Amino acid sequence: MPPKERNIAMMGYRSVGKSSLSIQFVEGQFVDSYDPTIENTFTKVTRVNSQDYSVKLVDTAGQDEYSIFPVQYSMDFHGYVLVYSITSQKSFEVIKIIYEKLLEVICKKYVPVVLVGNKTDLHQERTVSTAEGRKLAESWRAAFLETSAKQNESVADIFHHLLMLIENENGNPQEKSSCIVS
Ligand SMILES: Nc1nc2c(ncn2[C@@H]2O[C@H](COP(=O)(O)OP(=O)(O)OP(=O)(O)O)[C@@H](O)[C@H]2O)c(=O)[nH]1
Repeated sequence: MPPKERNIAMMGYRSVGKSSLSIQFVEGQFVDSYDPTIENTFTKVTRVNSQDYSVKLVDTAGQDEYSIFPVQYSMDFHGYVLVYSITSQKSFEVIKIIYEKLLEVICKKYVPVVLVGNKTDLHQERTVSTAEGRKLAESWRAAFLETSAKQNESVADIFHHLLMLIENENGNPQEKSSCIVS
């Protein structure tokens, strides 16, 4: 069977580890330096349940509560990885706002999402509990994972979970929406 093509966007507040998770998944390494992203695209073929997927992973620039949702990420994407850091309450608040804006822009009540609490290796600095993260994901009907890009903890699981959620949606990418009110 040929690989199925899947477009996935990584979104979240600045410095939560979107690039580090992408690089860990695609290249299997952790680079301990901080270089703010404008936009990067990665591709990787991965196999889940005997099916190959060609994943196009778009690592977006960090967003904050004031950012307008970048409209280019609202169409032709099959699913989203929404990342916060377990050491940053601010990043947890921002991810809620990003999710609300995403739903608004795509005009749908449901979109395949994995909510990710990254940086679990920094457990002494934790300010967002696992229960809080799980509760938020449940309210979105999203999958939830806590990860460490640094220690390669549960990183591949993010993408495998998301590919499964997309499969349940029959792999329909988000279509261009006509209900944006400007
Ligand atoms: N300890 C620890 N540090 C991490 C982890 N993931 C990322 N970092 C660090 O956090 C900083 C930001 O990581 P990035 O991957 O650049 O974060 P980003 O979300 O892509 O940042 P923007 O491009 O600004 O949006 C870097 O110094 C990383 O090394 C992790 O799991 N554990």
